[in-house]
Amino acid sequence: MALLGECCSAALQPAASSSHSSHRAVYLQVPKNKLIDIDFSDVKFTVKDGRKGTKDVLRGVSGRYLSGELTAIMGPSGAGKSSLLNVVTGVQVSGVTGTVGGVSISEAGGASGFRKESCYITQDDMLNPLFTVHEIMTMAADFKLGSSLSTKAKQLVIEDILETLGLTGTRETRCCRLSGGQRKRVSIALELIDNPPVMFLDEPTTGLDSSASAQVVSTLKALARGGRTIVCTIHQPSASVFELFDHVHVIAKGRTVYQGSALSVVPFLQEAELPCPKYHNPADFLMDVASGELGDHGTNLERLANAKEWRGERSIIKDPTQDFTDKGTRKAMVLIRKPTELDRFWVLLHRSMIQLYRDWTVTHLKLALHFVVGIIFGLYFADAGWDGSKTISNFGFFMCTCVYLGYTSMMPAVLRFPQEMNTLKKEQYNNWYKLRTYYIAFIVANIPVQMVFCTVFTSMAYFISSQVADWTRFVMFLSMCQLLSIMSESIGLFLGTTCNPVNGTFLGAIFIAVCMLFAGFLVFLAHMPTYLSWAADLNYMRYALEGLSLSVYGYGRETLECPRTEIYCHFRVPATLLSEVGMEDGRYWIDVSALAAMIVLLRLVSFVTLKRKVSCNTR
Ligand SMILES: Nc1ncnc2c1ncn2[C@@H]1O[C@H](COP(=O)(O)OP(=O)(O)OP(=O)(O)O)[C@@H](O)[C@H]1O
Repeated sequence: MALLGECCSAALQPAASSSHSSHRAVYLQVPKNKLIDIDFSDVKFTVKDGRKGTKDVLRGVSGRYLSGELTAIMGPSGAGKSSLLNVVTGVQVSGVTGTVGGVSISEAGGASGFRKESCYITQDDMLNPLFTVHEIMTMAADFKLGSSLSTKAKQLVIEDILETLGLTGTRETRCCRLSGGQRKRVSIALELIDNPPVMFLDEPTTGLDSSASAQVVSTLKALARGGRTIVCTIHQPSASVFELFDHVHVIAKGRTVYQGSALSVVPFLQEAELPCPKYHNPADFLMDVASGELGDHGTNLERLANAKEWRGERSIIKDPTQDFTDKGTRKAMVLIRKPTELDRFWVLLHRSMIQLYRDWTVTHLKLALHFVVGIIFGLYFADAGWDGSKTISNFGFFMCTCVYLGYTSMMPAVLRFPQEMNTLKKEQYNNWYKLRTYYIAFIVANIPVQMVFCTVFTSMAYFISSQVADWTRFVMFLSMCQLLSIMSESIGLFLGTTCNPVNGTFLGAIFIAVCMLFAGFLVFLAHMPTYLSWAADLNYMRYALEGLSLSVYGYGRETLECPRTEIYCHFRVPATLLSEVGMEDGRYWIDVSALAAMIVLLRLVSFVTLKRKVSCNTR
């Protein structure tokens, strides 16, 4: 159970006001027992560089970030800012030594005490473009607050956060239409829902103009005044933005060259005998010094930064109960019972369904294409279903169906997880849900859609090519197509979780070509060399082709019609085909079982590889 905070009427209460915003200044407060200071010392981070060499990215950095303060990690490009943030958040563990929160990083495996109480907002705003601001906020509230608050209370929390961050006007705007500054603020708003006491942000002002940057930073400062420990990396801020920071930690070449208040920078530089020129932005001058443009002062600055305390007075955190007591308002505490994974499953399922419905390239276009291609297949193999003289062509129809469904199911699946990887990593770090919940919801949402696509194509192709009009045989044929399609998708998902998208699509294409070779069409099973028969036994397309052939020609199918013009109709008796291609001993249920077993196995393996990929940066 987590404590959301003091609340009044809805769940929030007024606090500090922001000079940069005209909207009603209401900020979430962090309860006093949840205030967290972050201490770390002698943090070193070494990476492999080249074949045998190593590179020291962080060389014994120490620091203290206090609750109620907005801290900036600054430094020239490549200084190690993001690396420091990743180490402190616990995202980067391998190659790291030192202590965070008094605990050795290598012993604790990066799991510092505040890990579960913190959120990490990465540089790319991973907002789903298909949802409105209000929709993603509602989903985040469902993920984080579950049923511990009523829907109405959750809506009030959302409205208050949106108002606090100046986003009320964008409530119904889809995320793809938000401006850069609005996107940053929505990313912050999403994480504010469960009122985390620690917030890390990687370059929240990148890509913003000076006024949008000032707006974002002043919002962060106001949130910090609610008791949060807010730490962000930042590139060359303007003088007015720089002054908003309570604490500044400057890194150069992996070492601390300044740590203290923004206002102490000028005296610090004075003491280092590097006086900041009049009318010069101290932040710019500090960066010039740190990047070595004015000579190598790194060691001197490091010594001076550690020799004296440059930190300003600790910011006073307002007592959240005070305003209410003053106004005689009744105070209430909201205890947040974390939602169960089942609750989160329903939210994820709902999100996936809406996503599938709204992304017309995924659903509408595919549906139309399957419909049209199904008709083309049907017309191309017209009469092949009943005409005994076209039985081999009909066997070709089965093979083409396998290849078509194989490609169209596998290729989009290769890209599926890589496309969502960054969002997935962010939501995993911020404890929105467990990966297995996401994976199950993905499967449950996706398989029916895959089945609908397959049904549309198969129905068109089956009936237009005049296949046998027997419902049992049609259902057998359709089921085999469904299994083939789901199996192909499983292979695509596996490739997407093991290689990059370019290699994945390349390997997928080659894989289907090889499967086609051993499916029993180009070389019939009866003609295949025995030492290569194992390749056919492992080949899912072989089972699919056999299953399709058996559903149409097996199980005592009656003799086919042949046109009078045909003097000799070799495949008039359907069993002849099955016997010549080596499928006379085939059993439909064995093919179904083989495909089903392969699907289950691959889905399990894909989960393991997905898990590895999601956590690959964190160990
Ligand atoms: N996992 C890693 N493997 C190899 N090199 C790394 C790794 N992580 C960081 N580095 C190197 O460490 C240095 C510091 O990287 P970092 O991203 O922390 O810098 P930064 O200060 O955030 O830079 P920027 O402002 O340009 O984003 C860079 O030279 C980078 O190439």
